[in-house]
Amino acid sequence: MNLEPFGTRLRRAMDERGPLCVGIDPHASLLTDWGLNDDIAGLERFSRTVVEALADRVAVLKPQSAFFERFGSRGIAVLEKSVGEARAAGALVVMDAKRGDIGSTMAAYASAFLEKGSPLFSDALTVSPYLGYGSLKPAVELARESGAGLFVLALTSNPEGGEVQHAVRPDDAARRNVGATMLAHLAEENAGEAPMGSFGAVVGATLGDLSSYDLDINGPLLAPGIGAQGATPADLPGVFGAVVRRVVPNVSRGVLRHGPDAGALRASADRFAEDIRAAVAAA
Ligand SMILES: O=C(O)c1cc(=O)[nH]c(=O)n1[C@@H]1O[C@H](COP(=O)(O)O)[C@@H](O)[C@H]1O
Repeated sequence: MNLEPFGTRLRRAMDERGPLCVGIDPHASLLTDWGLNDDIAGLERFSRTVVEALADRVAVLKPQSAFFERFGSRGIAVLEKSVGEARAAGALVVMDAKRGDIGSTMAAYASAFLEKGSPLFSDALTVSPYLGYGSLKPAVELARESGAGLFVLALTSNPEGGEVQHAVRPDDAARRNVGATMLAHLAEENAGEAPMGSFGAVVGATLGDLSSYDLDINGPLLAPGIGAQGATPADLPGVFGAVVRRVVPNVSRGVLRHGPDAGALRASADRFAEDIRAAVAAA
């Protein structure tokens, strides 16, 4: 059966469950804090605990591939299982692998994560456009075909991002910076889609006033940075203004630090979800 477009599925999940995305980021330090070994059994237990605690209540789970890749093929097997279990329990899965390469290689990354039937098939994938937005074309095309989505790094949450993303090309007549150019590409990709398109931008919740950018891409905005990186749900309206209802705020360590108790993980996610709901409602 063909999947509905990711933008449609995500909008529904956000409306039904609230927009919170919780990251599955099994940092070595978190494994230790949870009383687990920094090994494959610890990774498996950590990931299963998060999925079992949260996949039936949050709109999105976002496994961070790096923490699984660290363990080689057995780590990837745990990732594969977690993606399947999270999706089966009703969460959308955004694979945070931040892939980006020349177009012909990008096609292989797209096939790994966005081709229906692939072992790591995910509802969406984070991608880096810094080999040029056009290099992502094979991923855009396959995502459309599969009912999947992309989140393209536009304005990232880390302080170093500006060096690339704020650069202005001398030959760009509009004098837009690189981040704004990525947003413009995404707006084109999503044009005419309802209730919203499947091609999202990553825009950090840590970035303060972004009113000089046109964030209205008719697609979702994945907003990491809440919790451990210092942003709060109350910051969202100030950062995102009129498009705050299309924001998918991500919290990883801010929730995960409450484990391993499933009830405590759920309570933390519920608190973030409620604070986000209140902030968005008041906007
Ligand atoms: O694409 C991402 O998810 C991402 C983009 C970005 O600009 N900043 C950012 O922190 N992330 C990811 O979001 C998660 C944030 O984790 P916490 O800081 O623990 O909430 C990590 O998995 C990061 O890799």
